[in-house]
Amino acid sequence: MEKPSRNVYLKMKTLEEAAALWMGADPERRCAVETVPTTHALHRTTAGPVIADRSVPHYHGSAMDGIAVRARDTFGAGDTTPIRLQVGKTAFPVDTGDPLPSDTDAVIMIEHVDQVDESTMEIRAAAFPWQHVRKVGEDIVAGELLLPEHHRIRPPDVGALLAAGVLSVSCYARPKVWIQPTGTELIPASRAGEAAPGEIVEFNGTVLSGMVEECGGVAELREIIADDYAGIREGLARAVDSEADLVLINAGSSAGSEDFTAAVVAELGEVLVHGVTMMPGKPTILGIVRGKPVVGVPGFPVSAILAFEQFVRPLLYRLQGLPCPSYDEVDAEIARKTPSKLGLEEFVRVILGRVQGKLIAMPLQRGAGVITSLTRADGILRVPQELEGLDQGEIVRVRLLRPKEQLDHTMIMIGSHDNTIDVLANEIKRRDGRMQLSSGNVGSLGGLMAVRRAQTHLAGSHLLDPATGGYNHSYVERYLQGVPIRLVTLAVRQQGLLVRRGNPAGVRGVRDLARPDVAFINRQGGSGTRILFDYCLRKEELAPEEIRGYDQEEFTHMAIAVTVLSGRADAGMAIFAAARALGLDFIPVAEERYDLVIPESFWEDPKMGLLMEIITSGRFRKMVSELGGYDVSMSGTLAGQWDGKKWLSGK
Ligand SMILES: Nc1nc2c(c(=O)[nH]1)N[C@H]1C(S)=C(S)[C@@H](COP(=O)(O)OP(=O)(O)OC[C@H]3O[C@@H](n4cnc5c(N)ncnc54)[C@H](O)[C@@H]3O)O[C@H]1N2
Ligand code: MOO
Repeated sequence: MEKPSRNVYLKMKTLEEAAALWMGADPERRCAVETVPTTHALHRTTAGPVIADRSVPHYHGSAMDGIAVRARDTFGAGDTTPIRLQVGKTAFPVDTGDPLPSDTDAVIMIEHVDQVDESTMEIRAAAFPWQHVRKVGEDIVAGELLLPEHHRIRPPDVGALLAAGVLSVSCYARPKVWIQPTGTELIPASRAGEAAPGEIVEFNGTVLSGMVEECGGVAELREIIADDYAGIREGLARAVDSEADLVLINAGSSAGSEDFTAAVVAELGEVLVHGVTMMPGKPTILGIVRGKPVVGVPGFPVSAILAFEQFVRPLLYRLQGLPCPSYDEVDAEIARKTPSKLGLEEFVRVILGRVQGKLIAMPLQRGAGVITSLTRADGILRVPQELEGLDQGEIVRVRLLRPKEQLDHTMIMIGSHDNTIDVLANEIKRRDGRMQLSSGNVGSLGGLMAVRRAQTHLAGSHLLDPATGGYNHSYVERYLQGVPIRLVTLAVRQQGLLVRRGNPAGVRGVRDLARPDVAFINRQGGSGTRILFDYCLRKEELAPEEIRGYDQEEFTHMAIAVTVLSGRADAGMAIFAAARALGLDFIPVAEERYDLVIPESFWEDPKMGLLMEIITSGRFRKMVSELGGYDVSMSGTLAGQWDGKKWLSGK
């Protein structure tokens, strides 16, 4: 077959259709059966019924320390009619587990026996037949069913098998999964530290291997193959001819000029599905090649993981004869309007927490390449394909990515992101392993709105009032009428001018930006940094027109740093961390106060107590100082207490 040109997935299937085709292709598909020593059978699945070889116990044994007797020799014993027994004739000392001497049928506990002399025992109660005796077969009778077919073996099961003399078990082999990363741009994870521009570290393979192991399979992660039709075809042929039960080809699944997976599967076998109306995960390929299931897993990491969960996980369980375990779910209120594409079922990663009795789901970044949208998420919700999105406040079903108990120990903090939040999150976890700070970046104003709607435990805000030069107070007055809160300063952070190392343009401050030989790069209108910069200009009595590049905008601190590093601008305003990340020089020009906005209702919560303990600790201050670009002398101080109408303190 000719090297195909671009391939287009013409007939997308819904998740249900795709799953039905995929799982319906061979409902009886199982791994090979192998004999496993019982001592190594934990978590394996039985391939047939397991029958006891021996009875347990296989002899009558004492269940107590005491004396073995014939019950009938003890009949009539009572408080006023004690009976004496002779050691070696009518009484035989036994310990728990000892076989009963022949012709005895009961045991009397040592506590209920009086030793009269060396050879005489006295009892004051009769023993009934088989009292304190573990009889033959009491637990297991030889020939009985110990474990049914398709049973996943747990630790007590291993105990029962060994006790019953079953030394090996017929189990399904663990599914072997061949994982084939493809992509000319990929470099092996072992070289992760050296990736040059255009090179991507291969990590999906390791992620997928971990997921295979979690489902009871054995992953074989292969070396990267370049985007080359013949190479991928050869790789797939080797994979399906190997012992693998299932083949995953990562990337090359979509419509790019070098996306060959679907064409190769079609040439060597049959494509059941190419394109599923899910997002991320849309270009997923499901096929059968030489009798083996093959999945073309999309290249973007979140797409790869979701495609695995939908199609690989159920098959791995089936191969072991097991039902696919369902995920835990909860109902939560979605904190933000969440638009979604009609015709695609979207998987939105969210953080979750209980705020004033309601479970709140706050959507995180949605890009399929954003792996941290999964590492930071507490759950995933699905926007059905027939909807154009979800409205803020709707109740939605969310699949949990953490244990349910965690929800009560999660603090939600949304608003403007700042690096000190990372320090805070780390300290919280260190101090109390059950606790967690889940943070979402929606900007300062977004944080205030979430406080107003009782959708967050606290918010982080650094809103400058250009009229006064003060921080946050006037915004609280404007947006939090009727909502009592406290403002606690987390840190004061420096904003400054980023210039190339050595400051070749000789910029010493905002004044110098008016020099005709200096090119500036600005932040977008509405951003906190832009408001601050305009404020600085006014203080210097400079007009925007005097700044060359004032109308050139970037959207993040890092984008400003990149623009300066590349030489497209000589200076831009951003935080110190952005300068440090790219090795730029930093000229401090202004300080902004970053406050926590804490609803009064949360102030008395023990979680808040822990938070305050951390913020006021020397350790926290030291760690934040070491980040560079922060002043921590105000950390933990009350910047204001607002009762919903007026300031009780702090203004
Ligand atoms: N014109 C169109 N382009 C794309 C479409 C489309 O419909 N039309 N779909 C997009 C969607 S949705 C997805 S998802 C991706 C799927 O891409 P591929 O499966 O073809 O994968 P690549 O393009 O080769 O890689 C995507 C991305 O992922 C990185 N990658 C790949 N393998 C790995 C790995 N093993 N470890 C880490 N990262 C990996 C790769 O470098 C790329 O950055 O296509 C869209 N395009
Ligand atoms: O469907 Mo793709 O998998 O969104 O990124």
